[in-house]
Amino acid sequence: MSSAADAPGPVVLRTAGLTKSFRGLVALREHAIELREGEILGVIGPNGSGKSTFFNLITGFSRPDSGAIEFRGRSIVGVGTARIVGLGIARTFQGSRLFGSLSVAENILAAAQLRHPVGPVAAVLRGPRYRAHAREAETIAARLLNLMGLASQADRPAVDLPYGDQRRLEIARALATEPTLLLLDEPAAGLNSGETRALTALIRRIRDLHGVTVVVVEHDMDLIMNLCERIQVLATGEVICVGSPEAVRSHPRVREAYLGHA
Ligand SMILES: Nc1ncnc2c1ncn2[C@@H]1O[C@H](COP(=O)(O)OP(=O)(O)OP(=O)(O)O)[C@@H](O)[C@H]1O
Repeated sequence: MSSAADAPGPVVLRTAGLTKSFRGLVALREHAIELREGEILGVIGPNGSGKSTFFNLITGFSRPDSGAIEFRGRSIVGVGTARIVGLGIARTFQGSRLFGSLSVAENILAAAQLRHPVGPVAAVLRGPRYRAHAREAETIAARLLNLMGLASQADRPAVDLPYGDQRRLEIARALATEPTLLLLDEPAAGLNSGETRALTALIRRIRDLHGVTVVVVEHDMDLIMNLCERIQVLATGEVICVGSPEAVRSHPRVREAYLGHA
């Protein structure tokens, strides 16, 4: 799949004037972005600049004070987290959200089952639709185990995996809901430089194979600069610039935000 820069596809996500405060402190102010299908956008900024707030607003974990969020042309302001997953937005979190005692395969299966939530009656009756959805979830899980290089670990409890594999499992769980927009919150945190390079290649491969649009929040500049076609920089809740890695690297306000001088 070509990058957004080569051939602009349809707009997947659009925010405008998106603002959120916590007890008088503006965590995100007038945020705006337009993301096209298949694009990989990096969001960077010093601690407390509003990156997680941005993810929380898009995924329905918190509600904006004002502004618009549109996913594939429809407003998702006020839509709950489960419904947002169903619409095709998935995220990973800064800290681990794995089910440690479940196996690697079961972790992915549990996420795949979120695509068709099952009520208590259907779970007991196990009718044809239930069985079809269960088979579908197993197919998705098998495919993701291979894609993410976790097939040989499928039966191990997630808690026993090396840290780098756990991070990949988090991404596999997000992908199991078959999103069209994937939000990754610090996927390289705690990885060494070799693991970070491998993860960079893997995220690009996921985009190329599945055509997903990716937003990655990350402090690791190697990953951001090598992976992202565009980067948006936040500082104290405001967008200070958006552009190519080269443009962002040399932008005076970015240098100021990070280094304290232009
Ligand atoms: N639920 C909350 N209640 C109160 N204040 C909050 C809440 N969430 C975020 N904030 C504040 O909003 C600001 C932006 O926080 P946010 O977590 O979005 O930053 P961040 O860029 O993700 O930081 P980091 O890189 O450290 O994860 C910070 O000042 C933070 O303390």
